Amino acid sequence: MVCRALSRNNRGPRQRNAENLGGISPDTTPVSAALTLPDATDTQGATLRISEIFGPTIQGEGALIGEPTVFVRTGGCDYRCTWCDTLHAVDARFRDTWRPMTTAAIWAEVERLSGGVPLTVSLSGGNPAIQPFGALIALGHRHGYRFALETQGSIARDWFAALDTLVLSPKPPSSGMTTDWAALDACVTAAAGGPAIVLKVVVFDDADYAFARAVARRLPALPVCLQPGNPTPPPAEGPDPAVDLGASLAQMRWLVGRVTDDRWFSARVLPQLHVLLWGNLRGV
Ligand SMILES: C[S@@+](CC[C@H](N)C(=O)[O-])C[C@H]1O[C@@H](n2cnc3c(N)ncnc32)[C@H](O)[C@@H]1O
Ligand SMILES: Nc1nc2[nH]cc(C(=O)O)c2c(=O)[nH]1
Ligand code: SF4
Ligand SMILES: [Mg+2]
Repeated sequence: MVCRALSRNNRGPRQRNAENLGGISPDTTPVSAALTLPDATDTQGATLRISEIFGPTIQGEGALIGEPTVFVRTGGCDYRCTWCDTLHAVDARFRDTWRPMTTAAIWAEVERLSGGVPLTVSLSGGNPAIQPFGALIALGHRHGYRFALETQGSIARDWFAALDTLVLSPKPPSSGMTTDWAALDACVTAAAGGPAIVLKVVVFDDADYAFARAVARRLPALPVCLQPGNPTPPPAEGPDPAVDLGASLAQMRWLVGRVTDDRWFSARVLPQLHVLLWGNLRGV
């Protein structure tokens, strides 16, 4: 399902698309400087802005669906998707719930939750690419843990190359966001020769579907997962498990029809399994 498609010697310039970090200073090495810095050692003393750490649960989305996983969710995002299901880690109104944590403290919590048994750690957010994760990845690897990162592909980091899986989830028109294709390419380049790179595109409508096809044409070596949009994401204010599952499943049936009608047989259509199991509940 996942592929290690691109070679390390394909490196090029990195770009940032982080003009709006939602009032959050990136407190990390800028990408241009990171080109020359071994992040895993340079960020040992850094703190990361963490919204929540939870698990073990199963990965509910994309290429690693079903895999036991601990989630580390960062606070802050340079995007504001209209349908974001994780606003408590995006909206600056919830900043006071985000804690600065050292790499050592995050690692201690991951070890505690997993009982010291190695598993996949999913770095999500918000946009986890804002935070300096190189040291955590290096530390976890020494203990046999694997790391996946979920990002919209707007900010590239040199530590992407140390990941095991990079999930790039560029945002379709319904999100209200505009994809910076150079930044997305920079993410692929940053990860080249390292992790498996997979695409995960949320689809709500025909325009989103056309966008997903365009992304796949642009990055033909990468496996594509299509994810039906959840039309009833939780409100920003609190964890609300109420979800219109009927609407989500109808969305998925429509998407399966679209893919099969088109004979897009290399794409995989997957639900948000955790939403099917627990609705919009947080921390699962
Ligand atoms: C909350 S985001 C965090 C990581 C990163 N900011 C990103 O968007 O890739 C994790 C995943 O949830 C997806 N997602 C967010 N809201 C959704 C919704 N209402 N329906 C389906 N997927 C959604 C995103 O597209 C992304 O693939
Ligand atoms: N079980 C589960 N799977 C997920 N896959 C992506 C998630 C996310 O919010 O990034 C997520 C999440 O929050 N829970
Ligand atoms: S990029 Fe991800 S976390 Fe940020 S607003 Fe969009 S879905 Fe939410
Ligand atoms: Mg989620």
